[in-house]
Amino acid sequence: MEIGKYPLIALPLDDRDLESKLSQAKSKGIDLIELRIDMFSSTQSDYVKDISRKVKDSGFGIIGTVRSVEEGGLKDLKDSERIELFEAVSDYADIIDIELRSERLHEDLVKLCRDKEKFLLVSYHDFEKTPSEDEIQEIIDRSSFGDIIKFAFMVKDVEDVGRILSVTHKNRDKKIVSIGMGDLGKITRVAGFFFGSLITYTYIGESVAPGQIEVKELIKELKFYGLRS
Ligand SMILES: O=C1C[C@@](O)(C(=O)O)C[C@@H](O)[C@@H]1O
Repeated sequence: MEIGKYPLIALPLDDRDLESKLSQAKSKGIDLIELRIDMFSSTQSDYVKDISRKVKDSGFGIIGTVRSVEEGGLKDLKDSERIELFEAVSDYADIIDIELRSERLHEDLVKLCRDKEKFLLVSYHDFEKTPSEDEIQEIIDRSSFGDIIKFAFMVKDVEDVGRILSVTHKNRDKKIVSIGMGDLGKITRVAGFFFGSLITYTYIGESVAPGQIEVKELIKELKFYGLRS
């Protein structure tokens, strides 16, 4: 999986209607499936491996995510359970997503990604606000132990959009994924690519986060701006 070569589109999925969603994702040109394991009907390791294998065999890159409940995850899992699930998905994933705030898991996941030669994506979400530029830069600096740094902030006004895109551009030497959430943040999910963001997240059917752009509309906009042929 080439990260940073061209704009990547990620589709967060749970385990419902998987065949149909994968078929639609393939026809739409989705690059990455984010397995939101916290949203699965079962968090048994063997089940997660089966789902991961199906997605891998369908030819997608995979982001393995077991989102903490503090940052929007649907299941309140113990650290040991989360680590077991990351280990289960790691044989199939290209990228493992862990929150900057989940500090107790960092050492294990850094080792897991190093041993299995996977990208570690360190993510940070604020569903209330967009921090100041200095605060965003501090989040980026603290996330620098990861291969990819992602932040998703709730956007309240146009100044928030400007800050997100400006900080993204100032850090374009790193592998950055920046997202403005909410209706006012939608523009960042396309424009972010021009400022150095590497991945945008979309949806088919139901969105999983505020301000996501549905895949057909997203592809249309990416094509309009010359980001997709
Ligand atoms: O962190 C992100 C970004 C996201 O929250 C979004 O705003 O599209 C969707 C999540 O599934 C993903 O893990």
